[in-house]
Amino acid sequence: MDTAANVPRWTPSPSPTRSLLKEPETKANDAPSKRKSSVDEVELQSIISEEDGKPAAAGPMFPFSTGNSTTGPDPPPYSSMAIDMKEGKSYEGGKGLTSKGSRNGLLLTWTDLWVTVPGAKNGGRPLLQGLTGYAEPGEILAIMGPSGSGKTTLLDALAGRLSSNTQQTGEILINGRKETLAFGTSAYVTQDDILMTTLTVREAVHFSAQLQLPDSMPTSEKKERAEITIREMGLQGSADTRIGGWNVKGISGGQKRRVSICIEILTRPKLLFLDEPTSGLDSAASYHVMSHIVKLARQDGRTVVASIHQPSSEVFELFHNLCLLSSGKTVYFGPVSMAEQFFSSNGFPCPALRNPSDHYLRTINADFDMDVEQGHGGSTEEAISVLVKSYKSSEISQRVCLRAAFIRDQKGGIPEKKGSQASFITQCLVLTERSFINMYRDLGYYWLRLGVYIALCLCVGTIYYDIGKTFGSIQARGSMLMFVAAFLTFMAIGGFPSFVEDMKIFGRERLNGHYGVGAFVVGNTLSSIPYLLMISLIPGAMAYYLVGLQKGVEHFVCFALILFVCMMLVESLMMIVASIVPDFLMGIITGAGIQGVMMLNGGFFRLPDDLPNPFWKYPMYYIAFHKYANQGFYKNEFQGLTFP
Ligand SMILES: Nc1ncnc2c1ncn2[C@@H]1O[C@H](COP(=O)(O)OP(=O)(O)OP(=O)(O)O)[C@@H](O)[C@H]1O
Repeated sequence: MDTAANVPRWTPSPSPTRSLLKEPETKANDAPSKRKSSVDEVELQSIISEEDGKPAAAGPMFPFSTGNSTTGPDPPPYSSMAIDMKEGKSYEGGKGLTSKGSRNGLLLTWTDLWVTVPGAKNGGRPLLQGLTGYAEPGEILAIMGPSGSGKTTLLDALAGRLSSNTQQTGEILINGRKETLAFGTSAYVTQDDILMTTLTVREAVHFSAQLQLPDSMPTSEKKERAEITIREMGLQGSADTRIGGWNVKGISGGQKRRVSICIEILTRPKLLFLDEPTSGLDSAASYHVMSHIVKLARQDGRTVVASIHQPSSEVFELFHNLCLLSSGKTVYFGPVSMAEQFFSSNGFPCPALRNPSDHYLRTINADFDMDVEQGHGGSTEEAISVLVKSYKSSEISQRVCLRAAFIRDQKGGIPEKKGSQASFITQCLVLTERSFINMYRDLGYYWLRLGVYIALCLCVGTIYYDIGKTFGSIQARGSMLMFVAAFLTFMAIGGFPSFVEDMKIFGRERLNGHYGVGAFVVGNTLSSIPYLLMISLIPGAMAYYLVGLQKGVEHFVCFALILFVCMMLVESLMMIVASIVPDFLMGIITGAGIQGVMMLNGGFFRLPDDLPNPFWKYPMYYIAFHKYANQGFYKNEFQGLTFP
């Protein structure tokens, strides 16, 4: 158990960085492995010099000095664990897993990476401050740090997904090239689980498999891949449970997390970004999920970069490299197994029986800084400053720079799209089916609206009941038709929450390269046709025949068609609004505002000839779709009708 006494005291070493930089002492009784490592390092040095064509860093390469570690025997020397510059890598991380050395992943390097939010004060607010690092095939890089330290920002920067209000400088290279990663080269599991809530786990994964896996793969194989991945993520027990959302309880948060991962690893992406993959999972589930991801990295040679909050010690041991951030600065970047040594040599040894990752995070978390009050001899801010400085001037930082530079020079192939996916036609068909099921199961999409439309049309039908052919019925017919064109289409905003959910899922899947805009538009449009036809026909017929509009099936068909086209148009308009304003309330207000202006210009409230020029007549009258709906309705109703 942790007690106050176990909390590490910060007793600054006389020169924390010196212990990392001093020359190794070659003693006669050094362990053979240590002596061997020195030889390795000399070889390594020459490899770097030869390969890079650049002078090697000053001083010989050497293992970490154990410094004032109190945590047991020396860890293996850095070089013997971590470095084989020529062949790639041979890290010993990843407990019990062996690399097959395959090269299916991408080499990712970033040098002097700064991300800033521009502002008037001091040139803006830096979110990331001069980070350098790399991620290699066959390995997992864990990004850790206190909340708000910049983990997601780093992942976003590496994945090319930074938000537009930030500025980025520095170099990010993929396979040694300046490539943009977005759209299908990599997969990114975001912190939020954006899933289709109406589908079951199995349906969600199967649809995703059909969308992402190439047409050349037989359907049975796609199904098998989906089933295997479901089992790998431990979801077989809940495979037939709906995912669920705010209105319907479905699977748990941890299970949703696993579904998100499941969908993104279906294609075995070359580069996988995971933002908090284990949040919401219990320790056993975390271990199983992470060990499958480690397997994906090591057996298939994929590159994995994961931000992680609170790994258990077993999960922590699965990682290869650790990037520890504090306020956007690197506290440590290097092999997981060397982190303990780094902390220890700087005066922060990990107490016995404490999970090392907890210890690192506790040491650098200044949000709840109680050290001063507890009399620990120094604040967390000071501890962070010592560690950041120590890392910057350390041997390991130089090695990271060298490694990044070496990888940078290894020009690999241009990154291909990850799955090189299903054809456009397949994507359209799958999206149509998926969207149709979603619309069918989501009460808010059309069913609620259908109920409201029926109620409204009953009201219209009874208010204008059996309208007759009096002089007054001319104006009444006009008003009734205008109301149908305006209000029934206006009600499309009722489906806005569902549109926003759709757009979020589309945004995630498009960025991950599952499909493009064209397939989404086709799928969404085709799947909505039956519902919109139903809405136009059932409530439309009730209003039409109760009011007693012009007789003849052709007139009713024309009426229903105009209503259908109007609804399609407004649905599309609301989808555009949902993509621009992805917030329920703001979106509904914006959509209602646009429709209000169009209604006003539809030629009913003010006759077209009386509309003031410019703007209201040209172009607004011609843009307002109500104009065309009203014209169509009026022609259909009044042509051929005689009034006494
Ligand atoms: N686009 C942005 N504009 C302004 N500030 C931002 C932006 N993106 C991130 N930040 C700020 O940068 C800091 C780091 O955010 P980030 O999401 O990267 O932290 P994190 O380490 O992932 O945190 P957590 O573990 O809580 O998810 C936060 O203070 C956040 O408010």
